[in-house]
Amino acid sequence: MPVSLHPLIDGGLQKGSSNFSGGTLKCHCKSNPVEVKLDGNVLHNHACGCSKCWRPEGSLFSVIAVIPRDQVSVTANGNKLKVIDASAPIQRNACSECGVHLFGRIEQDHAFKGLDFVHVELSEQKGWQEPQFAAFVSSIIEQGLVAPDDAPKVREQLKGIGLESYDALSPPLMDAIATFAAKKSGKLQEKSKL
Ligand SMILES: N[C@@H](CCC(=O)N[C@@H](CSCO)C(=O)NCC(=O)O)C(=O)O
Ligand SMILES: [Zn+2]
Ligand SMILES: [Zn+2]
Repeated sequence: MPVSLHPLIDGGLQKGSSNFSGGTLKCHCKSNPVEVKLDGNVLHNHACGCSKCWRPEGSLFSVIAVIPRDQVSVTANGNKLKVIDASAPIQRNACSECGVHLFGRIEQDHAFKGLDFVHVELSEQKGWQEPQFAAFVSSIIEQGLVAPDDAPKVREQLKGIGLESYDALSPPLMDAIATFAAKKSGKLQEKSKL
């Protein structure tokens, strides 16, 4: 019996729309929900199996994307937001009542500084970019969510939906991280050796 990967992808991917202009994320509180407005569509949306990204109850994966931080604004009940782990590269701002993560921000020197991490399922609007790949799939074993022998079935399920599985981020994003590191250390060659 297939497990729930995430409600947004279990029934197949719903393609985003190219002229979508954004929407509002709301936490799960019945009263006084935290609201965050996104002034544009997201980028690099993906399923993430890591231990730190927020996922709905019963899901093996989170669905998480990035958006420039200047397109993110807290529009209601921001007083309920709390940073979960200030020492993590991604500072996840969560609702202190319901636990939902509204946005993750990078303040340290990092390849993705300037981008906020968000979960589009928290919005009622339709048109957000659909997930492009699955990241940190093996982390679901590390967290005891899936037995090692069942991981190949999860990867098959992801493939059936059209998502490639990785145990890090996707190659273009890992290349961006590596490029940033190589520039910082001065090791980046002017010209490729290939
Ligand atoms: N095995 C670890 C890996 C976690 C990890 O490196 N996660 C990435 C991606 S999260 C969104 O895609 C990351 O950048 N984490 C930094 C952070 O969380 O602050 C695990 O599962 O915990
Ligand atoms: Zn809440
Ligand atoms: Zn993650």
